[in-house]
Amino acid sequence: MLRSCAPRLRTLGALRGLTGGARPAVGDAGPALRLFSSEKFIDKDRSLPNPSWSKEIRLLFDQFMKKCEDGSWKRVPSYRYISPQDSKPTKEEGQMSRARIFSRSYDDGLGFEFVMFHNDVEKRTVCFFQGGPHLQGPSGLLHGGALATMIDVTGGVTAVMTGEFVMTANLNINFKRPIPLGSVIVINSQIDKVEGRKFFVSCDVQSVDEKTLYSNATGLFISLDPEKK
Ligand SMILES: CCCCCCCCCC(=O)SCCNC(=O)CCNC(=O)[C@H](O)C(C)(C)COP(=O)(O)OP(=O)(O)OC[C@H]1O[C@@H](n2cnc3c(N)ncnc32)[C@H](O)[C@@H]1OP(=O)(O)O
Repeated sequence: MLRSCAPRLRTLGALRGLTGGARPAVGDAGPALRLFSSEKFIDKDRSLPNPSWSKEIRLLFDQFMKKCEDGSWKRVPSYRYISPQDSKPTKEEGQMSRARIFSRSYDDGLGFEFVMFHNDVEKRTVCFFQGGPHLQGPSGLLHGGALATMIDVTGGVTAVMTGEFVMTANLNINFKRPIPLGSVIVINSQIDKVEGRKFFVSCDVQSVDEKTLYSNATGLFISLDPEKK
């Protein structure tokens, strides 16, 4: 039951690319590993707990994994690298051969630690995010660009999970309260409206206890015109 989302994910080059090549079953909490066809290296699903995760984010992860059991929620896998078959047809050389997905580019605990869960019926995504020390902006606080990245990715996933390959056309973010570096925050994203190829998404960013609204945002994601793809 938890695997019901996997076929759709496999059809989405976009999701594979932006998550780095989703192959495993969604909702499977096992240590999913991915061996690239070139067999040069193994990529692992980075939305699973690692030793840098605080108790707080682990607890949230466990709570939502339970919600996945009846199929209403699905964990969204996430990778560091785009798999070779989803990469550009040109041969990548030099620096570009080491390209990483930005939101998964840091080593464990230093940058973006997050896991997302998606609810298909409600067309919404919840992201639990713990920003590491390399995401500092003002002293002791999370950089606004790091938060913008997470809002972009969470909103993008919400749109992509409808089955379309989207790109971000517009993001509008209100930064309302500073976020302590290393704290766990909750990003809720939902689709407000779909007009043709346009997906209008809204997000709010809160503390785990929901007492602090750190930020809210709206985004426009556009699925690629088949003629222009
Ligand atoms: C993990 C799984 C994946 C999810 C994570 C994703 C997170 C990361 C996402 C990214 O980082 S994507 C990279 C950053 N974004 C870009 O680089 C996008 C650059 N822009 C483009 O490539 C094109 O502008 C775009 C594909 C977004 C739209 O080009 P199109 O040629 O398909 O759009 P077109 O000009 O035909 O306009 C289609 C409609 O959208 C409207 N539109 C386009 N851009 C707009 C805009 N910026 N603001 C408001 N409306 C806009 C446009 O007016 C029109 O409205 P109508 O249909 O009502 O006439």
